[in-house]
This record gives sequence, structure tokens and C-alpha cells, in this order.
Amino acid sequence: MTATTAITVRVPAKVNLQLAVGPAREDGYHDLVNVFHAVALFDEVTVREPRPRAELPLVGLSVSGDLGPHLARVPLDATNLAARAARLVARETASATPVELHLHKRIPVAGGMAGGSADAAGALVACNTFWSAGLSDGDLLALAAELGSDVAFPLVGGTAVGTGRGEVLTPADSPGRYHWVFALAEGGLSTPDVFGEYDRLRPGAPEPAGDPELMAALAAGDAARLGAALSNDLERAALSLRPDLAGVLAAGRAAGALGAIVSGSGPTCAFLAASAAEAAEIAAALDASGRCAATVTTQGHADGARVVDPAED
Ligand SMILES: C[C@](O)(CO)[C@H](O)COP(=O)(O)OP(=O)(O)OC[C@H]1O[C@@H](n2ccc(N)nc2=O)[C@H](O)[C@@H]1O
Ligand SMILES: Nc1ncnc2c1ncn2[C@@H]1O[C@H](COP(=O)(O)OP(=O)(O)OP(=O)(O)O)[C@@H](O)[C@H]1O
Repeated sequence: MTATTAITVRVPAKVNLQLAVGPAREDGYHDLVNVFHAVALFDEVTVREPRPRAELPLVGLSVSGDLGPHLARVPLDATNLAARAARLVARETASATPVELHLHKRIPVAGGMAGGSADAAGALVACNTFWSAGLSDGDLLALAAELGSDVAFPLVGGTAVGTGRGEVLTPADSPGRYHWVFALAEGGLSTPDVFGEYDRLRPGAPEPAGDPELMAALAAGDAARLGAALSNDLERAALSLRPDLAGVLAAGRAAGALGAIVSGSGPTCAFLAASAAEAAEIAAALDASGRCAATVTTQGHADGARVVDPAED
């Protein structure tokens, strides 16, 4: 038997179809009703044995990708969420040996699409496999919740409702496939800053509640109905911090989007399209508007974190 030399896990970005935000809790978090939807925009997390070096940290880290200046904002030290995830798996197993983690990033950094959380979910699965740690899906979900509110969802993917801080997941009845356009922004938004702005703008927010119309649209696989039902309580706060995003949303709507929304804490904006051809038209109009840094067209829902079979490449 040959020893495993590398494991690669593919892990999806998310958009929030509904994000209902309650008042700030005593621990600083907010209770949410968070309808997560995974889209086919993937980071890849690879774990391998390190090249021999004089001094080995438990987890070495490198990053690549086509994200221009965004890539420089990915921390390469112990604070990286993927490195933290690897160390959590190591804590749970006696078989952990030093590893190199490589992140190939396509998900925008600090873009409201949970890129760091996706990498953390990928690292949980990759390290569990690489070290044969034997952690169950439930164990991985528990470790994910220790790392952040958005980390559990990319483990499961699809479409799911998150409650609590967003980490308690219930799969949604959502048989449809949807066409999306994402308008990427220059720079990012800090998630705590956006929640802070939400508290400032909306003191005394009510407890968050689900939207039956959105869930019915998902169950019916009806894109037009879904587009009309998209909602994000953080959108006003994101627009307050980045007023330029209002023009991005307006440009996508004018180009025929069925729905337009800030993705999570922003600044990425998401547009639902009626077809792949409509999505291409909306992306072209956004590109021509000069209001965003780049566009990505893709589909949802997508699978959660999966080990890539080397034979597939
Ligand atoms: C906006 C979303 O992306 C929507 O999916 C998430 O709620 C954010 O999840 P995340 O980035 O994993 O956030 P965490 O790392 O758990 O928390 C970062 C910070 O965001 C704020 N935060 C996050 C989640 C939550 N339910 N309430 C919050 O107030 C808190 O200030 C917290 O200190
Ligand atoms: N693997 C990682 N990839 C990207 N950023 C990371 C990573 N690990 C830690 N970070 C830090 O986390 C910050 C937020 O990055 P991330 O890309 O996860 O934001 P986000 O997509 O807005 O998150 P969310 O949607 O979950 O709120 C970055 O500015 C960076 O400093």
C-alpha cells in the first residue's frame, strides 16, 4: 500500500437567500434565520506532507489563485481559519503529523461569500482524511461551530436554514437549480463592522423569523418567485458603509435580474437570473457599467466539501 501523499478538498462559496438578524445577544453575536445556498464557486484546500525543513510548524500554509490584490489579504500565519481548523483536528487525534496546507482561492476575500469559512471546512475534511482521524460528520460540524458561524454550512452544502448564530443547520426542501451572477467589489467589508452598523441603524430589532414565501418558492423551484423573496437584513448596514453598492444593485436590476441582493455582510452583490443566457447578459451589463471590479456567473446549489478524486483532474 502506498502512503497518501496529498488530499485535496473542493469547497463552495455561499450566498444568503434570507438573512434575518435579531438584536445583539449578551455574547456579542446575533440570532439569525439564515438561508444558506451553496454556489459552484470553489476554493480547493490541499493537505500534504511538508518538504523536509530544519524547523517544522505543525501546519505550514501557502495560497494561490487569480484574485489579484485580494490574495494578499489572506493571512499566512496561525490566524488563518484553515490553519486553525487543521489544529483543531490535530487536537482530536494522536495520529497528527506536520502538514503543509495549500489554499487555491477563487472565493473573494472578505466578500460576504464565506471564503475563509469554506477554507476552514475544507481543512477539517482534508485533515480528517489525511490523518485518518476517524471524526464523524457530527464531530466535524461541532469543530466547525467552534471556528465560526459560517463554517458548518460549507461542510454540507446544498441549501439549508441556519439558526442560532447560523451554525445549527436544517436542510431545506430545494430541488431547483438557479443561475447566479456575482458582482465582486474592490476591497472588502469586515463582518463585525457590518453587524455593528446594523445595531446602530436598527436598535430594538425583533427576533428573527423565517419567510414562508421564500421557503415555498424554494420548494417549488420557482426562480421568479425566489428572486422576489430574497432578503437580507444586513443590506442596509452594508450600503451605509459602502454607498456605491446601491448603484451595483440598480445596474443588475435594470439588466433584468429576478432578484438583487447584497451577499451576507457584503460587499459582493448577488443577482438571480432566469437562465444561463440571462446571467451572461446581466454580467455583461454589470461589467460595462464600470460599477464593480469583476463578475462571476455560476449556478446553485452546489455540493458541500468533497475530497477530489485525483483521477477526475
Ligand atoms: C454574515 C454571515 O456571513 C451570514 O452567513 C455570518 O453571519 C457571519 O459568519 P462568520 O463570518 O463565520 O462570523 P463569526 O466568525 O462567527 O463572527 C465574527 C463576528 O461577526 C459577528 N456575528 C457573527 C455571526 C452572528 N450570528 N452574529 C454576529 O454578531 C460578531 O461580531 C462576531 O464577532
Ligand atoms: N482562509 C482564509 N481566506 C480568506 N480570509 C481569511 C482566511 N483565514 C482568515 N481570513 C481573514 O478573515 C477575513 C474575512 O475573510 P472571508 O473571506 O472569510 O470573509 P467573508 O467571506 O466576508 O466572510 P463571511 O461571509 O463568513 O462573513 C479576511 O479579511 C482575513 O483577514
